[in-house]
Amino acid sequence: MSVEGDSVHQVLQCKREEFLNRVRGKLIVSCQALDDEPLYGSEIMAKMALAADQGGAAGIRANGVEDIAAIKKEISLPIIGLIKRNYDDSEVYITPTKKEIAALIDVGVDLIALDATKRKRPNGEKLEDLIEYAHSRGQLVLADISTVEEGLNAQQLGADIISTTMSGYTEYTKSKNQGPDIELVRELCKQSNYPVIAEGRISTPEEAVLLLEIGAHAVIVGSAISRPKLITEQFTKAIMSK
Ligand SMILES: CC(=O)N[C@H](C=O)[C@@H](O)[C@H](O)[C@H](O)COP(=O)(O)O
Repeated sequence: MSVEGDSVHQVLQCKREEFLNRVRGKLIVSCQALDDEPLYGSEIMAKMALAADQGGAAGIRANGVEDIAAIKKEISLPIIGLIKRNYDDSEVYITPTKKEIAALIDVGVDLIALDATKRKRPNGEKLEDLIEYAHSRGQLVLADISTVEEGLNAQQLGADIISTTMSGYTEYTKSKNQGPDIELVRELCKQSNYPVIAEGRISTPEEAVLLLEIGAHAVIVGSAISRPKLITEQFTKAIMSK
């Protein structure tokens, strides 16, 4: 490694340690609303992040440069940033290409979340190249995976942290769409020496505690906190089926 490469590596290591220390054993809240959701809008997401901050969250996961910029004005928690974008030639939609990575670097986030599943990416881009690109610009990468194999692969390719975000959302894990994927978290913690974040369909405080107890470094909760329409539906469905 060149002297320059060496110092980028050291900076990344420091940033990674700092992030991991801030969120260890804690809750990160995903504050996201897409343009077809009632709470869509960066001002609203900034207030959502403020509420999460006041409630004791240790970090925020957010989508899109407008939301991220607004959230950064409101609070100073570490931010995991992503950009959801659909391309015609791929099913990958979480920070799919270099273009979205560059936009996230420009707005400034602590960690870039990107799809690290084995699915083909848009424009034939490769996961390893995207990780390398982010690193070369001093940026950490959170690998959103759906299986143990993908987690280990992302680790090998140099991703900094792994999150179980995509379990239940890839064709080959679709059957696992009820509640958090506890087995995936358990296996990844056992097989990798990497920090694993538990994410996806965590809907109670008890589930969050359990996932931390089995080894997750932190938990990310989205819908159960920041999507009141879905939360309302759960109540109304339960009441209607009585
Ligand atoms: C699969 C996918 O696109 N997940 C997205 C990732 O950024 C978000 O829509 C989720 O809300 C987030 O992962 C948190 O999960 P949950 O909302 O289940 O607590």
